[in-house]
Amino acid sequence: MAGKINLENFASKLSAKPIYIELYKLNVYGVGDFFKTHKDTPRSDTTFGSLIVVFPTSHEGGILLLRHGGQEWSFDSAALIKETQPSIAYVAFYSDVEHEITPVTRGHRITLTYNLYFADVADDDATAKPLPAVIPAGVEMHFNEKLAAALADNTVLPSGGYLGFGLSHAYPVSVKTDPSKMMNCLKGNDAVIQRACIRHSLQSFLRVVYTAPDEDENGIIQFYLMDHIVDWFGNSEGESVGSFLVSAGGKQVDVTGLNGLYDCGQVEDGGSAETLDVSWVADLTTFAGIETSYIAYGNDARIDHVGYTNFISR
Ligand SMILES: O=C(O)CCC(=O)C(=O)O
Ligand SMILES: [Fe+2]
Repeated sequence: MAGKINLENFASKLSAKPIYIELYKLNVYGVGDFFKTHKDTPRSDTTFGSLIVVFPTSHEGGILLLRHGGQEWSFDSAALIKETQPSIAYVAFYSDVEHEITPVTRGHRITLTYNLYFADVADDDATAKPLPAVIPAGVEMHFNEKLAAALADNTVLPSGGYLGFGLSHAYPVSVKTDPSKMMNCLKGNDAVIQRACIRHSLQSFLRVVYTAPDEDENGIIQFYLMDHIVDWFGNSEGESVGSFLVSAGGKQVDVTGLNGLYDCGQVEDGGSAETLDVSWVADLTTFAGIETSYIAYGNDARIDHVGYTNFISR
């Protein structure tokens, strides 16, 4: 019996975000071959993941183990292929998912790997639809309800303000990356938040949070919110990190999270920098960037965190 899917019945719309895929390589594993733990290298700002297609050659072992955010999944292509022959197995995952292939114990495991890219990130388009979430629709609905309740409650940010969310995923970043374009490439939970904001007509933006020792060198770390990735080569005058960030448009901000190392309340009043008040809903996360030669921040300890903020006006 044929059934029709009515899109309006789904919280998570099956709206296709244009992507393109690029064949990257062929892997052949014999008995004893494995692939040690790694993350795939993003090829550009628009890379968001990898697709692996496993050929229907009989084998055992060669299990793909995937890890992200403290969780682990296994993908046993050998077992899947055995179930219904002849068949191929395939799996796709985000670029910041760590993975490995356990040793093949019988036969040959042959795979094609593809790079996945967003296709529609036009230079002037910061409003393209976010990627559909790979998370249960129930989670998205729950988040939407909570956000709607917070917005309806006038005791939450009574005179408006900023809500901040630490990102759940890492994204490829270089000094040339424009955070407003990264908005088109949000993944998983990050995209859920973005969709909810669009639904509730909340303005949302990505901001980079930099850390800097304060001017008095008394061990206090200060945080600066920037709308762009800072090019440290611009600091030819040798200014302190804090004043360089302020002169580049940075706003001092307080944060929560970061392993509890830095709690709110460290921002001093009356400083020269304008202080922005952000209510962190999801703690700021350490920006576990994907280290590649493409990424300029790899060895710059100051580019630490990317936060996601939404402005609520009352
Ligand atoms: O062969 C596989 O299943 C995965 C290979 C892989 O992780 C890679 O080529 O980066
Ligand atoms: Fe890989």
